[in-house]
Amino acid sequence: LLVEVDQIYHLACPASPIFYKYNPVKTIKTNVIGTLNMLGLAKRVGARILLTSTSEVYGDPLQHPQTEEYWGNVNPIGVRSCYDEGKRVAETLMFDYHRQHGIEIRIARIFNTYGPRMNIDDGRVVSNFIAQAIRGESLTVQAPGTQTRSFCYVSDMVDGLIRLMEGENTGPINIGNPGEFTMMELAETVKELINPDVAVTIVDNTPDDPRQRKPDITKANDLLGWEPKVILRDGLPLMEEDFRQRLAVPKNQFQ
Ligand SMILES: O=C(O)[C@H]1O[C@H](OP(=O)(O)OP(=O)(O)OC[C@H]2O[C@@H](n3ccc(=O)[nH]c3=O)[C@H](O)[C@@H]2O)[C@H](O)[C@@H](O)[C@@H]1O
Repeated sequence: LLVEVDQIYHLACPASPIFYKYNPVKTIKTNVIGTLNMLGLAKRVGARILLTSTSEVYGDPLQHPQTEEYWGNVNPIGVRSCYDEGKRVAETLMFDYHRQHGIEIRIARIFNTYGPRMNIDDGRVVSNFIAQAIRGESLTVQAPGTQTRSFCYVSDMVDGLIRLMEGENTGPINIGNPGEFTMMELAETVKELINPDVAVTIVDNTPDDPRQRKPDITKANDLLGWEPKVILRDGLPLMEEDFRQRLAVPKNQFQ
């Protein structure tokens, strides 16, 4: 890649479970070969490189909330492993290049992010529920519905990533919103805010779905002066507005 750059944001990788499971070999190639290529570029041009890692490195966590010191509980041979283990080896490569070649690295562990301009058919939970509510379809809560996630609005995430890149800490640093919700609570909130008439249906889940997830963001707070500003109830309507435009369903059509 014939570019001369000072900073590399390495974000490449399918991030929706349905997409990374659709082509696990390409997913792990992106995480291993793609990361090696980007580290090679960083080495050649002397650039600082930031990897967007993931809360999935903690697997189905036995520590709650998750701090960066926790090593995780990850299945190495499951259907999610191309992503979870892929991101774990990407982190290893980053630190090996740092220690062996002195590359300047930054690692963010991103917790579930949402916002306008997401692919409508992305398959992740927030975009699914919003699209379903707008279309007047049932919200598909995967069993048991008590599993939790912590959702970060995209502008907060971008701010955190830029602060990490510009700062002096290698990380890994959790970037996420500690507000924690069960999937049933998320469905009820989307229903209340977007379309009170839709039903909530329990459907089958997929293997190895993490049962709980919430970032400890003490490090991001202390080292980057960062904390999220947009709570879920404020972020969901912003995403709704964008989805309504793209789906061409104005507010009130079903209500
Ligand atoms: O952002 C993260 O930290 C990571 O989380 C995601 O994985 P996951 O949290 O499982 O993402 P979703 O597919 O949005 O699922 C979240 C929860 O919602 C549930 N879900 C999903 C879709 C749906 O229609 N209904 C539903 O109840 C799932 O069972 C799961 O418990 C992806 O692995 C990555 O995008 C990312 O690195």
